[in-house]
Amino acid sequence: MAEEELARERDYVEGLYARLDHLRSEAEQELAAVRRENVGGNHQSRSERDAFARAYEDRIHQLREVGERLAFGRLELIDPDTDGSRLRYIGRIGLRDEDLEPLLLDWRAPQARAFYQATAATPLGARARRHLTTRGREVVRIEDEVFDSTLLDEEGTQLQGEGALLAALSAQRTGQMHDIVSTIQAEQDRVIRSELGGVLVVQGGPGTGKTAVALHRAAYLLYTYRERLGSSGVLVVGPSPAFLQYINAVLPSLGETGVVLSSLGQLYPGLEALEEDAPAVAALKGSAEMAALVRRAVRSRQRVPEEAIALEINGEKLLLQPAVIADAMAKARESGKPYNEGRVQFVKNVLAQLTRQLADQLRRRGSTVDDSDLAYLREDIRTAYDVRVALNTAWLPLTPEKLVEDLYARPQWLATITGHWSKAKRELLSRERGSAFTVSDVPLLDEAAELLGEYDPGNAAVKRAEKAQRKRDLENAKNAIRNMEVGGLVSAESVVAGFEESTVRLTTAERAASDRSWTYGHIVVDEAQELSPMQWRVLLRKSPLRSFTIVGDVAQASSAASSTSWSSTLEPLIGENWRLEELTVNYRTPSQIVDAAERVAHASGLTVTRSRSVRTTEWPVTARSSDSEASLVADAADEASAMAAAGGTVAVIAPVSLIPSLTRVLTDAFGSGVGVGVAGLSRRVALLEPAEAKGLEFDSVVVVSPAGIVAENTRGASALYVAMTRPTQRLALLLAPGEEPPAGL
Ligand SMILES: Nc1ncnc2c1ncn2[C@@H]1O[C@H](COP(=O)(O)OP(=O)(O)OP(=O)(O)O)[C@@H](O)[C@H]1O
Repeated sequence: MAEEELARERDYVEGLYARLDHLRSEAEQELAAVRRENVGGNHQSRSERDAFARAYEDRIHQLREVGERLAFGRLELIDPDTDGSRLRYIGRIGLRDEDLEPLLLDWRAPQARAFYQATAATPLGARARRHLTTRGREVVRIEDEVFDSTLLDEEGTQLQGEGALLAALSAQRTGQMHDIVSTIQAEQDRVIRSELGGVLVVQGGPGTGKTAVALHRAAYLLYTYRERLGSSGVLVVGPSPAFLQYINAVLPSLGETGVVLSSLGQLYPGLEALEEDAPAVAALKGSAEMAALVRRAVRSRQRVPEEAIALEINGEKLLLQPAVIADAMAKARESGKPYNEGRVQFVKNVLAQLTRQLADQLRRRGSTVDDSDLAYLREDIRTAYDVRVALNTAWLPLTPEKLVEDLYARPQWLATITGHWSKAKRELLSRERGSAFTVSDVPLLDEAAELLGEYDPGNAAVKRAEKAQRKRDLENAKNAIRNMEVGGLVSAESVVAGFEESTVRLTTAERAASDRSWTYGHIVVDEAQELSPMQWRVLLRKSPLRSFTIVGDVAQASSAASSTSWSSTLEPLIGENWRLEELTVNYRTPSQIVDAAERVAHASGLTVTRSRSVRTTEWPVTARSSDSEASLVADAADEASAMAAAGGTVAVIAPVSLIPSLTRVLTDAFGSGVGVGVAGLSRRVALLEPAEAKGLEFDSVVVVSPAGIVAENTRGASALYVAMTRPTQRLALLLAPGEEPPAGL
């Protein structure tokens, strides 16, 4: 019977692949036909043809990419009319036969929901669920669950497709995260399919799939709200470049390439900040009071002189009175425009006043000055050296970089705008001119850019006009698509990309990533507990509609600027307008390691979100001491070698102070097989500081000197908790000479 069923599924899946191959060759032929068409017609029809060609290319690419695991599930649905059964297959993409009957449902389609969420208690119209495990194109295993209420499990919770899930969880890691479409669990699916609007916070302990869920949610939202999000884009923010490298294959493997991935250091276009400030400096720069400081800094760059300024214009002498400047400033500010754009108005106001003054002066001396002369006078005044100096002294055009750099490098000016700040506090900001901007400078630059506006206000107008034109083009393209009845094959964005004359055709994602003022349709924030109030302000500006998925674990917060509770973080920013979902099952870490990590966390007073681990492995958590400082690093290398020999990826997580000596010893042992920091993700052995390990996972982990990690980090207990919860199989602790094992172990 089981063999017959297996054979039946093999046939079905073979049929699906045949259909996939057929569709691909059909798309290839269409593409060839479009390319063959004579290049004629007007610019727009040529562009449309280009856009279709690109759409076919994308479709071919998508059909080729599907490759493995095209189909992974089957639902047996109760037919309400006959009480018989209907079968629905679930896969990575949707496929229909020639008569447009569904052969395979996209995992994100509404009808696929029961595959992930049905239980014996709430079968959602399903009689049974089947998981298909495939190798290449062949089904090698099937696993059935029947929704029979007499078989309800006692806790009311159960794992779906346990065999397939455990196989996925025990597989060796590669340094890159994979998609989990075939084994998404019910509590995760609820989060993934939660509605688009509003702020959704997903809290869960380490390994509960927060990152996986956040990325699948991005793919789900793009599928379900394709039209809305296609033109505004989705932004995924992660803590570091290493983390982005770890997750960057997931969305493309789900067929989604239109998402902007950004680390916190990359949120200001044109800057790739990698350096971190010292914890106290980062905490100050991240605090909400910096927003007010930047505002005061900008304001203080508008200065009314105390005395009248003597000007010489083509030999004529004029006095520029402080009151004229003050009045021109007040009128310019009334417009509410950003600083640099307001300056244009200010200059106009002053020039108008000086022109009147000069004309009166000339008339008093008997010259006739009529209206046609005024324009010449104004031009003389505008280009006069004295006038330019006076205008710049009163209101200098500023870039965000110059403003922020001045804050750090001009202590006397800083003192004038920081009021009650102590000298020690001001000194935290002090830095030499020309130093590289850090990750915590990014929100200050963005804040400054928001207040300053475009440095070249003429450019701002051009950009606004371009944006308006693009919006009109998108509307036209949508209408064209509707008229031509090719919806689903080609997107309005790709048609619009075809309209553009420029040789560089940017996708929505590329456009969004290079435009600081871009507002996204949805923002996903991972490891969100790490964000400072200033970083939140940047993200809120990028989503005026407040459509967010925020995932994280407050117990893993590591920096002084990060949050310890969601309500204290979010309430000052968005009030109570957010909803919370919790994930409770740990899919990464075996139970003996979870228990050890939670005991150590509790013993140090850290409140952690308890999670239930789905598996155990045979390796106990070990802790051994080294005899001397020198042998500590050598022992770490031995431990890493033993783990690497057992197969899979290995991470050595150590206090920052030990990284140089460990680098030497590990390089001797593994040569190019070891990588420090981000580089380690693609090697057999990665050597990481605790902060770099955030969000990552490895088959085996060696934690060197837990006490050193606690001592060196601002939130030491959290840093150790993060380090101990990275492994999927084995954990070893190495203690420095004289170091006690962590309390609670
Ligand atoms: N339903 C699932 N099926 C298969 N694998 C899963 C599932 N859920 C999570 N995983 C796997 O569990 C591991 C941990 O997931 P993830 O990194 O998303 O957890 P996290 O909650 O973000 O952890 P942390 O807080 O430590 O960053 C990953 O390897 C992920 O692929």
